[in-house]
Amino acid sequence: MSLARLVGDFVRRNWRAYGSSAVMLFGVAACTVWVPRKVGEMIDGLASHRLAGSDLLLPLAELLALGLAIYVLRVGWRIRLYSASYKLGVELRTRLYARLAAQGPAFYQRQRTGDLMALGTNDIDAIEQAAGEAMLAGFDGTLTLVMVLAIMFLGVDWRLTLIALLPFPFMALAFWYISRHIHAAEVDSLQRFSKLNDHVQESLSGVRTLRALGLEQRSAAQFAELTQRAAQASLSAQKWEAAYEPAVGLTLTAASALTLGLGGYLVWNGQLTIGALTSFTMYLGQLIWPMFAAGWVLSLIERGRAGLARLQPLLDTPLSVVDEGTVEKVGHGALTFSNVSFSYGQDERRALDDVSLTLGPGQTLGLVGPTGAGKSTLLRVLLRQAEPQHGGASWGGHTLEQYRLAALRAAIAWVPQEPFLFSATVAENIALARPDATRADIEDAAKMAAIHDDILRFPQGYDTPVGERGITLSGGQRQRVAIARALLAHSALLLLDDALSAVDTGTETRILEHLDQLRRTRPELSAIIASHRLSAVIKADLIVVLKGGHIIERGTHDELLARDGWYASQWRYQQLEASLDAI
Ligand SMILES: Nc1ncnc2c1ncn2[C@@H]1O[C@H](COP(=O)(O)OP(=O)(O)OP(=O)(O)O)[C@@H](O)[C@H]1O
Repeated sequence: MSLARLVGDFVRRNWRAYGSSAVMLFGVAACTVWVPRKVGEMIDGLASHRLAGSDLLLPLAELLALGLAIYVLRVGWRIRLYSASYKLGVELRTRLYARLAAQGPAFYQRQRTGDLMALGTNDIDAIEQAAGEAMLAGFDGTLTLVMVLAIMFLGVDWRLTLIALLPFPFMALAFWYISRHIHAAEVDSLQRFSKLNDHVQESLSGVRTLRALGLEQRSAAQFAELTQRAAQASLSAQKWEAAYEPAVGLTLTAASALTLGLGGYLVWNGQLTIGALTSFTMYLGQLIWPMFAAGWVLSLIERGRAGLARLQPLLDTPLSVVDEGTVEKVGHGALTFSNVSFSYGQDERRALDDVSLTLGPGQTLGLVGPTGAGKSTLLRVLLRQAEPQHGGASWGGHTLEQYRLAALRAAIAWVPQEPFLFSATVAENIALARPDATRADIEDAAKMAAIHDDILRFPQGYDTPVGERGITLSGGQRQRVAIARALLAHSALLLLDDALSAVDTGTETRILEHLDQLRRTRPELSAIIASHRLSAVIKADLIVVLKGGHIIERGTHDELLARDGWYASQWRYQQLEASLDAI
């Protein structure tokens, strides 16, 4: 969509605000062009001694009233228009956020976070300004230009007007030349600021790694270089704008010189009064604003166009997962993967290759296998973060696609290996999926996840802020807070994706025992535990060994030990490692 269509559509939907602004602006322009006329009349009155003493009071009061009216109308229409145009920014940001929230991992693999942040701020600001300030200045400037020229031509002297307009074609030429460069400079400037944003975002996220590797100075030098380039790009756009402004001054000086030349001659000949010449030069001065506005509007529009050109592809990127299901609740029943194959990119090898398995309601599945085997990918298929190219999955009598996405995801409590804690208290983080949970519910979940005692030792207990602006939790503590969060969610299926990798074996055993107890009180609760540590899955009803995206072994712990394959040798290795650790 072009900027003109986007803004046009917005103006149509907000026609009241734009319409009333236009009416007020018309009033401003009418009052503005009246002022020089009044001044001219007063000067002629004074020169001819018609106006003297108290006779001056009325025209002076009229002049002041005009000035006051211009002021009030100007403030009014600006506020009205700004309060409409900011809505476009809100609309675009909401659309962008909804789009981003609906995208899957494949999309985020291609997009850089800093760039997305720049799009949501700088680029949308630029579009909003094109619909606000640019409209404001453009409309105001055009109306003033038309009215001033009309009154100069028809109301003062047409010969003077034609002479005064002589330098303007050169001005138009300069405007056309400069406009060609501003667009490129604005695109460049937005892109460079986006790169700068990206660098800041990534450096701050990885600040500890940079510090540990002693790379702070290198990162600071990169930052300085990117800032320099961004500033240069922005300077380049400003240089083109700056080249325009003196051209306005030059044009008006030339126009004034020509006007005074011819005007002086006409006054001397008695064909023009001195008051009319004064008001004409005042009108000429009133053309400064429309001409400056033209340059300003141009740069705002070019910036808006550049912002939209960057934003549009993002809004148009098809969703990797389509939410068209209608079933509102996941029913009780088996979970089945049938011949599921998935690869992340078209040319990439399959992360899952013809995977089929069934998990009965209330059962636990153990997913094991070497690193990169496809365990997390299988869980992503279940969460519908990844859509298989072949085969599919069903649960509780429906395919996954038949469920509304939110309903499916609400039925699953997922704990990733590196869970995210929001900038909130521990209690709020645990109660994320159930904000109405009582403190007792939260503590029960924390006890089951074996994190309760740790939390009591935090400075403010459950009210201790964590996340980016709070205390730093260890990897194992973060994982256990996330497990507590998942348990409190009361979902039908618990997905632990290597979620115990950072806790010691003793704590892991305690958590697994608590889960066993929980399943005795909630027999319908199913679980999938993906783990490198086989001790986490020995009690599972079914253990599946994935390797290179294929299922290479399946069975219970005892059955797999009896087969003497990958699982059995891995088990022996891990047992040996555990006994060496114990020595
Ligand atoms: N977003 C992604 N884009 C491209 N390839 C990916 C992506 N995520 C995973 N892969 C690749 O898919 C394959 C399976 O990865 P997956 O994360 O499912 O393995 P895993 O068994 O969970 O590994 P780990 O035990 O190390 O967590 C790997 O080769 C991995 O490099």
